[in-house]
Amino acid sequence: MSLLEKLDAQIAKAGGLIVSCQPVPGSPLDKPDIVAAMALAAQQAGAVALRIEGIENLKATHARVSVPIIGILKRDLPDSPVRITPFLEDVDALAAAGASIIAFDGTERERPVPVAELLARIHQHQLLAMADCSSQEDGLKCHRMGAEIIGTTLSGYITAQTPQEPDFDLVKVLSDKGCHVIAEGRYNSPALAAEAMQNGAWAVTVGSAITRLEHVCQWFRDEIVKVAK
Ligand SMILES: CC(=O)N[C@H](C=O)[C@@H](O)[C@H](O)[C@H](O)COP(=O)(O)O
Repeated sequence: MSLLEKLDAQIAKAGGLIVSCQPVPGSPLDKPDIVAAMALAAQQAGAVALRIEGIENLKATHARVSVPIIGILKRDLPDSPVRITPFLEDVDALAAAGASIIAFDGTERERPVPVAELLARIHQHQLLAMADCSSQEDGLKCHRMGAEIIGTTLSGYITAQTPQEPDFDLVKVLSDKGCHVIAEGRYNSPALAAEAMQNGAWAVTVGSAITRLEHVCQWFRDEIVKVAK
């Protein structure tokens, strides 16, 4: 059975919750041990996969969990807006650290390495490729090029304004076209995550609402402050 088939079976059995464990950079929680502990807790609570950023976090998490890990490396490049796994060496390092799935920026923006080369390198390692996309165009292009999984991760993040709601339409259109879609980005409540599944998502990744304590505190504070006398 291929990893995609195994994940399919697991999702059918346990539901399609994937937890992204990416602390706010510089947070007291931004430590490999803590990332790994959050990941293990998420696995114990039924997550079918995890999304982990950074080599040290990935190594620490891989040592503790048994579910597949979607590995990414984020970089701030001086000459490209592409941040998620931009280089072939990043793919190699993520593969060596224990990722089963490697996610990369699949948008049609100026980039140091073409999507085709990243895909080929991920497949050389015999891992699954997840393209983090922002639109129907880049999603379908990456799907045609051979990415096994298409994420809606970057919808709302390549324009000046990020909407509050997740992009259900993108989930639906890509699923209708036959992609394995991971809905990702602003699924901040169980109801929104369920709605992603109703729109055809194969799985849904939740990050901030589960693992970014500062964001969740801020959401609560904002609401309280609005009504405070
Ligand atoms: C746009 C971008 O760089 N997204 C990142 C991708 O890895 C993460 O910062 C998000 O936390 C992740 O996608 C999960 O989304 P949310 O935290 O909204 O549940």
